[in-house]
Amino acid sequence: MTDGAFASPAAVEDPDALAVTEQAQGDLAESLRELVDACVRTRVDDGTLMAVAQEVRTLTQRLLARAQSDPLGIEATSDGRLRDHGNPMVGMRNPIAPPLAVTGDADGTMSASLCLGAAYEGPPGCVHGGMVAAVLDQVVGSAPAMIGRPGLTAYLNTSYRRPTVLGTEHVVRGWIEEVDGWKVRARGDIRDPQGRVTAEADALFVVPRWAREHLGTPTGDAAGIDPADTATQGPATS
Ligand SMILES: CCCCCCCC(=O)SCCNC(=O)CCNC(=O)[C@H](O)C(C)(C)COP(=O)(O)OP(=O)(O)OC[C@H]1O[C@@H](n2cnc3c(N)ncnc32)[C@H](O)[C@@H]1OP(=O)(O)O
Repeated sequence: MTDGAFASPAAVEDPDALAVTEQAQGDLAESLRELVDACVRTRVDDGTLMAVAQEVRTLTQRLLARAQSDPLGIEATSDGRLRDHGNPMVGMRNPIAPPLAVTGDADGTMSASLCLGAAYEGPPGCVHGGMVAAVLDQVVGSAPAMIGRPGLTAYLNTSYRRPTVLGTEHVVRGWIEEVDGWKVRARGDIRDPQGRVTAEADALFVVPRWAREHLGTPTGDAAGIDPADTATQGPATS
């Protein structure tokens, strides 16, 4: 099982110290997820709401005492992989990320479990449709990444078959349908505990022209591609 993250081209300087920092970053994000959930569901009195809002602003200032102005992008992590910790679906540092833990099977099928709370409500008791599409985008998109073709979503056609219920464990899957050079068509679905499809997606991921020359030699998990398998071989950069 792997999450398909590419290996970092440069060695991580002090992985042990970085692991401690990551633990603290992850813990902060997790505590904020709990705060967001509490913010949505609380029924405390107005005075308490105002007092807590003031306390939260104070905490925000503490964090901004030292902060970068740019978004996070992709960073090397303590395990020597490249990860996007700010990603709103999988980002360990992002409190609005569920976060999804996407893993790949030997056959290339990517999967993640999904159980969302009140902060993601669309129709009463159900996950917002935009969130459903975003989850599918991420999990289905990780299948091309797994074979060294981390493309951007050119299209994502989502069909909503039945409500995706809040507070219920679902399974999200993504797999490749067809590889055409730098274009990968992939599909995926979300299933409820009874195995019923709640939503499914058909998507195209395209490695942008500007990125192709950097992906000529995939590293990390992507290096597991069989060079003889022409279906997963990118064409010459054009
Ligand atoms: C682990 C990682 C998981 C990641 C999952 C999440 C991914 C995301 O959410 S990405 C964010 C959302 N997507 C975007 O912002 C993408 C915006 N669009 C773009 O950047 C570009 O249009 C992009 C990259 C799709 C293609 O641009 P570019 O690299 O210049 O190539 P371009 O020449 O236009 O197209 C390349 C090929 O794709 C085809 N193509 C492009 N768009 C489409 C489309 N919408 N439908 C069908 N085919 C398309 C073209 O026809 C062309 O085909 P061919 O090579 O056979 O002639």
